[in-house]
Amino acid sequence: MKWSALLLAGGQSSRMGQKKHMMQLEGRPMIDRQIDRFANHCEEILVVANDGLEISDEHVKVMPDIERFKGDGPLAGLYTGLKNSRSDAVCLIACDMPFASVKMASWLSEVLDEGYDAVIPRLKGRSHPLFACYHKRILPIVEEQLILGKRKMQDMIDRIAAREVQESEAPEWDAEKLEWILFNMNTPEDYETVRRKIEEGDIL
Ligand SMILES: Nc1nc2c(ncn2[C@@H]2O[C@H](COP(=O)(O)OP(=O)(O)OP(=O)(O)O)[C@@H](O)[C@H]2O)c(=O)[nH]1
Repeated sequence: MKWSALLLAGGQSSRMGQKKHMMQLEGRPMIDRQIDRFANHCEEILVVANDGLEISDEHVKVMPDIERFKGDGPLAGLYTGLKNSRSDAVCLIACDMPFASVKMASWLSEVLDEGYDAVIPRLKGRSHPLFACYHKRILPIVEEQLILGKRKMQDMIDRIAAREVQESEAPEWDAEKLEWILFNMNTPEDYETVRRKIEEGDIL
């Protein structure tokens, strides 16, 4: 199934103390690095950010959360992206997941093609809805949840035909690699961990 990459770059970054998507990794802002990783591997790239971010690349669409749900968390970003996507499926990618893998996104989209509303990786008993594929048909449910003030991703996921993929199903990644792929950066310590890992050589 054709899919769009939907990069989430809203939020407060309060634990980091600075905008995560603008922090430098490999000599450029994280958001640019994410765009480079996914460019040419998907239908289009959508970035949902609320800080006036501008990206001068005609293949990248940057937009703020839809006004009505502005700042309502990742679910608002998913809503905005799904509404603006030209594909039937999006792969949601939090901008603070520096090792989010294109290959894994493609694999998730293939599983989605089996007829699910969403495909969400699960590792060591924890779901990772911020690196997961979603079908556009869930839009009315996402909207309803936001209207009800139910901002938790999991509450929305409980209402759709979501398929959780277990680590044992992942075709080419062992648990250690998956941990890196699903690693998200929240604090300055996490940032240092990521920088060290990149210096050692990309894991993927
Ligand atoms: N579009 C959009 N993205 C969001 C919003 N809130 C969080 N995100 C994104 O969702 C991902 C996970 O965010 P969190 O780490 O939970 O929240 P955060 O605001 O970035 O950081 P904290 O303030 O430290 O919790 C990140 O990629 C954020 O950029 C929002 O209201 N709108």
